[in-house]
Amino acid sequence: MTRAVEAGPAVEMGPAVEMGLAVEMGRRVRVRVPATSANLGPGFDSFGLALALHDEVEVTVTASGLSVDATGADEVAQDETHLVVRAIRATFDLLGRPQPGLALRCANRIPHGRGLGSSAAAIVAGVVAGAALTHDDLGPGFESASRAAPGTGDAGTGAGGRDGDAAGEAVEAAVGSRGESDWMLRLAGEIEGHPDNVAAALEGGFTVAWQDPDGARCLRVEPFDGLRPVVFVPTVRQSTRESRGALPERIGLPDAAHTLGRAALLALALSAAEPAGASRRAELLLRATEDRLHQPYRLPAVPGTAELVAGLRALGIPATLSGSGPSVLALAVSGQQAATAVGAAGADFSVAPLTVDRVGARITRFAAVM
Ligand SMILES: Nc1ncnc2c1ncn2[C@@H]1O[C@H](COP(=O)(O)OP(=O)(O)OP(=O)(O)O)[C@@H](O)[C@H]1O
Ligand SMILES: N[C@@H](CCO)C(=O)O
Repeated sequence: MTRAVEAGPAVEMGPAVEMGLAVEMGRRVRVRVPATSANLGPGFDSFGLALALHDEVEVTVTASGLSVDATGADEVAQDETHLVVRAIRATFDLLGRPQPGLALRCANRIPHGRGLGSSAAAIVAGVVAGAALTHDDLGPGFESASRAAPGTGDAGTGAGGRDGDAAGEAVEAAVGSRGESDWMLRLAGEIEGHPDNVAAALEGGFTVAWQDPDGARCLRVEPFDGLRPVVFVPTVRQSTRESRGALPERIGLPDAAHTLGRAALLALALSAAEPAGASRRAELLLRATEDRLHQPYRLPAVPGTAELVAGLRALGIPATLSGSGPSVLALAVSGQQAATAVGAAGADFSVAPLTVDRVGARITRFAAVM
């Protein structure tokens, strides 16, 4: 159930660079990217899970200038420092294209600074949009997905159903399935600074990402069918940069060994290839989500979050800090356990029972000159 490159050895998939060729004015693309929860406890800077909560960005190439029209709760600068714009510009630079004018429309649904991968979603949206605006053919994953007529995908969310999503949306092109050497992952990982969220946002499902000397890589794992992630989002924010500042420079060997074993167990326990039933799965996940690398240093700064993680775990529900926090992620093994988790939260958290996004970033509308 794991997939790196389709078959055989890893193949370097670089971008098709067409130096100096201007992108046509009026070209437009719409991209949809999932929220992600990183780390999942012991998989610090490596594990990521894609969640069915999405940001959407529509990008139109114009003659000059920049306009950003954003809806959503969180305010961001609407100039060239906007993360989606930066990622589009970085993609054009990489592909050797002159910088055009851009008009963006953004529907921001992923809360910012809460540990749900909003920055990764913005970066992936920009890289995918930039790639789509410059190519009619994004490579093997794109070709096969785009040949399927819109709306013909499996709208279910069962294991292996990667052609559609829970909303029954017409997916024109899923961007995942592109292999562990994908240049989009490398570029997005470089902009974000760590590859865990961007890997899951691109590929969907559960991803194990790592850093090679030439950039980020990942392996996608199909999560077990009954997985019901629940996220608990507090009103307080915490920037990833600040939260990383709380971490020690060195970790002792016993803590490293403890976390290593839990991370390996977690990858197996989350996989659809592991046949365990729900109660055994919950037991394994509870042990597997223990970590000694980052949570012990981060949780004291967010006491409400620490209390909720402890309360959920005392109920036998595998709960962790989501990414760098301050949100909490519960990996419920069934709808029933998800309902128990929802009932455990106090008024300080907004609670979202979600499903896994098994598709990853996708192009939902792709038009040539309008
Ligand atoms: N849709 C977006 N458009 C533009 N900028 C964004 C968008 N989403 C996030 N950002 C930028 O990213 C910042 C949040 O990044 P940060 O890494 O601190 O949190 P996060 O990505 O939500 O959480 P985590 O990385 O822990 O999962 C925002 O303050 C904003 O500057
Ligand atoms: N792995 C990163 C995730 C940030 O979302 C961290 O824990 O800082």
